[in-house]
Amino acid sequence: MVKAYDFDNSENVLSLEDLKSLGVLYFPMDMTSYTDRLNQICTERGYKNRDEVKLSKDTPGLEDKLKIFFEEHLHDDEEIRFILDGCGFFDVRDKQDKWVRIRVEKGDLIIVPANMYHRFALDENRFVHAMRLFTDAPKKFSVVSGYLSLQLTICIHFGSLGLACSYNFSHDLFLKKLRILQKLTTH
Ligand SMILES: CSCCC(=O)/C(O)=C/O
Ligand SMILES: [Fe+2]
Ligand code: NI
Repeated sequence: MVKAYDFDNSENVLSLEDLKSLGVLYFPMDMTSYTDRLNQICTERGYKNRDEVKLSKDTPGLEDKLKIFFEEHLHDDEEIRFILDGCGFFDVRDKQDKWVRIRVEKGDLIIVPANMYHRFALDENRFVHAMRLFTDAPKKFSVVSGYLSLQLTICIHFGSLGLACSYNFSHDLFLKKLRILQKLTTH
C-alpha cells in the first residue's frame, strides 16, 4: 500500500485524497489476479502500450541510472508505474513546491500527472520491478538537443512568469527551474 509524507517530516502523512488533490492517482492492485483490472484501467485511460523495467544490484550502471532518476524532472505525458515487485520512492512537488515522498511497493499502481516535477529513488535494498504504461509507444532515453532545450526554456520562461503572478514564485526558484530545464532529459 502506497504511503505518502512530507520529505522533510515523515510524520506529516498525506492521504490518498491529498495526493489526488496534487494530481497523483493511486490504484491498489490485487497481485493474485490483476489482468482484468489492469486492462480496465488501460481502456478507461487510453493506455495502449506497456513494458517492464527492473532495477537491481545486478543492473549495469545502476547507481548512474539512479542519479538520473533522482534528478528533478518532468514529462509531457503521465508517468504510470505499476510495481510488480520490490519498492521505491516517487518524490513530487506539492503546491508550495515542497517535496512529498510517495513510497510505492508491490501491488501499487501510481500515476504522476504530466508536467509535474518529480524524481525517483530506490531504498537500500536496491530492487524494483515495474510495469510502465504508455498512451503511445514506450519512450526510450532521449536527450533534449541544444536547440530544443532553448525552445523549452522559452516556453517554461513564459509558463513560470504566469505562475509567478498567481503563486508569487521566488526568483531563485524560477532560476532553479530554468537550470533544471537546461539539463532536461526524458526517460
Ligand atoms: C519504478 S520505474 C523507475 C522510475 C521511472 O521509470 C521513472 O521514469 C522515474 O521518473
Ligand atoms: Fe521518468
Ligand atoms: Ni519520471
